[in-house]
Amino acid sequence: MDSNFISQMSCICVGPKRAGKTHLLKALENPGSIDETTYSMPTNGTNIFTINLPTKNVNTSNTTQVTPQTESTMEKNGKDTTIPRRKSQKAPLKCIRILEIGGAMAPLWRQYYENVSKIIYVVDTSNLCQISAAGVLLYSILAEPRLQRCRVLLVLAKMDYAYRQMRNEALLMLQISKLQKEIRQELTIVEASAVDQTGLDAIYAWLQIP
Ligand SMILES: Nc1nc2c(ncn2[C@@H]2O[C@H](COP(=O)(O)OP(=O)(O)OP(=O)(O)O)[C@@H](O)[C@H]2O)c(=O)[nH]1
Repeated sequence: MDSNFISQMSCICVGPKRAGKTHLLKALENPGSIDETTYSMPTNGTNIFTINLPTKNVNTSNTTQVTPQTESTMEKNGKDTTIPRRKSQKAPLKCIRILEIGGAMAPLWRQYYENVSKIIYVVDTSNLCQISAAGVLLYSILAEPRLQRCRVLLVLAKMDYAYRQMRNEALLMLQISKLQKEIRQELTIVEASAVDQTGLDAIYAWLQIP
């Protein structure tokens, strides 16, 4: 096993159909690759994403700066936006592989729960019809005995949309306070957008937690 890989597929990404999983993981894999015109085909199966995690720079003022560690990223205008490694960065590049399981596969998600330590659950905050059902689906995942020791990241996705639900409204519709009283897992909530890259740093930081 490559020692630079934090884990081999112990992290899965699930969520309802068209919630924004593929878009989000593509954005994490290759920041800047997603904009308003990008389209992702529905995943009728699984996708594997290899995400390079940022290296942490701890400066003398005791603050932690997270720098996206990308391969050479070419913007549409052809300009190279690679962020150069700073000389002070000595930590080796860490990667994590994430298994995305399509929303259409929901009845089969449980087949992938073995040896999972982290779950990313993506909810579309712009889809009023789906959001309450997404809460019920999340509860059914977290009740799964094999997932009791998992860390869970709830991603409130598509936050760039003007007509999205705001964080508190979305959490209310998902019944998160009720859910948190009943579950054992540690739940982290992040607002994100694959398009304007909101929340990506917070997700990188969560992925780095052992
Ligand atoms: N504006 C905006 N649109 C998004 C964002 N994420 C996803 N979308 C749109 O939503 C569509 C569906 O996103 P996907 O990432 O394919 O959704 P998914 O959860 O992988 O869907 P399944 O494959 O059905 O499980 C995309 O084609 C985009 O049009 C986002 O952050 N902002």
